[in-house]
Amino acid sequence: MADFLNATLTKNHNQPPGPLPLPIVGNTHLLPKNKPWIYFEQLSNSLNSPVITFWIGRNPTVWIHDCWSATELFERKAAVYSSRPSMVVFSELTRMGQSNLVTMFYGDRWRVHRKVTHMGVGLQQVRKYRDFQNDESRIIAYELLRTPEKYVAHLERYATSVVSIIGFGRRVSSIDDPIITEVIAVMQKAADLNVPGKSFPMLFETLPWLARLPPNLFPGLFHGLGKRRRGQQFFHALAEEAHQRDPDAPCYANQLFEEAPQYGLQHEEISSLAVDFGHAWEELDRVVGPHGSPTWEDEPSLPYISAFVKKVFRWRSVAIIGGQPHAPVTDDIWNGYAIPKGTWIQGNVWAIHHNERDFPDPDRFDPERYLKGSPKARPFSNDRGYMTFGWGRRVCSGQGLAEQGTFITIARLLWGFNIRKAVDKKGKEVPVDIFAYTNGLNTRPEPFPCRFTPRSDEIRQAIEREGRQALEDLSVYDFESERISQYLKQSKQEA
Ligand code: HEM
Repeated sequence: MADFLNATLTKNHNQPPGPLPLPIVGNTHLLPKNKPWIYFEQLSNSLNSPVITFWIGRNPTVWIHDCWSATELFERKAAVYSSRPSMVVFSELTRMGQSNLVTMFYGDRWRVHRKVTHMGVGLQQVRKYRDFQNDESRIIAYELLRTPEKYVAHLERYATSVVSIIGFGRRVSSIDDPIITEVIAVMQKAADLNVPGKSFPMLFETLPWLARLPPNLFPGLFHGLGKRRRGQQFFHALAEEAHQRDPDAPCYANQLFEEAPQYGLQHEEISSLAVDFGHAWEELDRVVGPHGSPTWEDEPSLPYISAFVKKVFRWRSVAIIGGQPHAPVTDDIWNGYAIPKGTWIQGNVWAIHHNERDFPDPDRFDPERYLKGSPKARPFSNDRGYMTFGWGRRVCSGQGLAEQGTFITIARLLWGFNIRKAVDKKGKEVPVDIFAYTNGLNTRPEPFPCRFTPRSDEIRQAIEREGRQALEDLSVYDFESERISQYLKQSKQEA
């Protein structure tokens, strides 16, 4: 009780507004079972404050709901707001802590890891990956001709394969490769673990002492956490295998083994969906034509497609609460509010991108808002017009890779296909629920059927020709991995 009074009467009295916390549980009891970002958005609206405080147990957490406050805190005051808070579940229990860039506190160690990461996926570096990224994207279109109903699997294979080529020089060629489901399951588990909630395991965040109890008191609970750790060991083993196979191959694993020691790193550390395609097609047909798919060189002449891609990033962001929380390295005063050192501060990207003032009618998919000079455009606090990849010094290291890949893939699929809702046996269109997204920290749409049909015979031929050529070009990255086989065998035995 003394602790509660101390926290509420001293620390809380000039913090951003929020519901009155109870002893021990704070406000945790108010959290909904799913998608707390929607609840926080409503709370922010009802308190009429874009920045609010919500107590998770005895810890006040701060939630930001508009781009302007996010830019002021995370970008303009980046020297203060670039650390991570202590996180029981995602950092301590997963043992990622200070060995993983994502959860590392701000400081010299983080700087070294960030520098080393940028050797692999920095903005300049990723331009070198465009050839194989383009080829992998061509394979998506090629496969969609044959098995359009498996469109999700084709996109997952693409993403896994691009990262695997960068990291280990080995591509993932089949949608049935179990490594895809493995990687995605581990990521999904990690994403689930990190959603603030009042049930296990997030209850550890409210009552951190529970995490000190013997793990066998919570049967099954730590399974996913252990997997995360095992995932790290697995990636390290893959890197070693790539290095042993060909120490001169131009993959990131080799670059790390060569250059990381000079930074003092050890080997272990190295490890109502009415979308109007008419405008897009008009632009693609005029600029690109039917005989070959779009390239990055076409980008400056495709302003509508660029606006479309921005809209995708804005409309439904993957990292719905901006990934991991930031934390200030010192006590700070902002707009008269006290924000103590180490406070957990999270950008509610869902709410930022749905702020009615900045994006009127926010669930409408309207790329025109991103066209220069459009009367529909509204000011935003950064040039990109979205905050999908986070902020300031902690901004996503893979942003360049993700943005260029998303552009080329969207441009190609829009150019190549008529994408429509599926039809049922009676020929009626199957409705798509634009709010049916998963609950994890990285949200994705719940599976829904849809139709992909090539827009013309000429286009279909171009997709086939480019697909065959891409397969040939990418064959240099095709090889069996002993480490992957071992890993999958072990996973099967444990299942
Ligand atoms: C659409 C794809 C992606 C999205 C939406 C995304 C989003 C994010 C977000 C929101 C953050 C937290 C930023 C912050 O704290 O302010 C982050 C961090 C990070 N991302 Fe991504 N990311 C994506 C893809 C990637 C890829 C492909 C890579 C690597 C190849 C990557 C590597 C990282 C790393 C290393 C961090 C931690 C940076 C740090 O804490 O200093 N991401 N990402």
